[in-house]
Amino acid sequence: MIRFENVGLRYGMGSEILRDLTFQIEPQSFQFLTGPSGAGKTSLIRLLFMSLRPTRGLIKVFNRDLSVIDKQELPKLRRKIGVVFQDFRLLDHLTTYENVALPLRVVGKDESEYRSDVIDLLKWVGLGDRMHVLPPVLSGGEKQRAAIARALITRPEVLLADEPTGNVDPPLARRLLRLFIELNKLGTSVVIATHDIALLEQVDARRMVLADGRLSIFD
Ligand SMILES: Nc1ncnc2c1ncn2[C@@H]1O[C@H](COP(=O)(O)OP(=O)(O)OP(=O)(O)O)[C@@H](O)[C@H]1O
Repeated sequence: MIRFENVGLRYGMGSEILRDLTFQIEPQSFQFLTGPSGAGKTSLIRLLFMSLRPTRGLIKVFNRDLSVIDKQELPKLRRKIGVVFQDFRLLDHLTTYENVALPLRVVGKDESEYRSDVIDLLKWVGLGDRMHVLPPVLSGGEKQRAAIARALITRPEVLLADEPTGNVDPPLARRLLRLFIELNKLGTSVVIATHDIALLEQVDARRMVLADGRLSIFD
């Protein structure tokens, strides 16, 4: 569903930080993306989310070649992808509930259609009692869970998560990992960028390892 062929990325005039990346994210697959700090995990997540363009190479997302795609079409394609950024990107003037409901609101859904789904998901991620507060008063871990809930509420075909357990304690990290596994069983492809060795050891999943700009894949 996402295909990279000989993709390279450089920022400005610098040297390439990603080189000759060739891989596919298959439907219903589960993979970790790992590698040392600065190896380019976040950059690769941004390429997968189409918020960054490669310097060279081919990227096909849901069978569409990104180099020829009209800019106006990107939001529609992105709606099939849920993303959890490292910096959460919650809107501070909306409550936790409203942040999670936002992707449904922007596509014109009526609150009566989604209210109970949003509440259930918030409870699942342990934010049942934080629904009506604004993000600035949430802890780092709570913000992270709100960002995860927002990424999941649309039941995306692909979930991209950048260090989704970076701000939570180990029991909650295991719970979130179970949530990702459940989601994967329901059909979503999952890509989790992480340094967290303990997390990696809990699932026998494909590992995509970035080092020195190159990607090695261990199935
Ligand atoms: N917008 C940017 N402009 C210039 N250089 C950038 C930009 N974003 C990232 N870089 C550089 O690209 C390299 C890869 O960064 P990236 O954030 O993708 O790595 P990472 O593996 O996610 O790191 P970490 O695990 O520390 O979050 C780094 O050397 C970084 O300084």
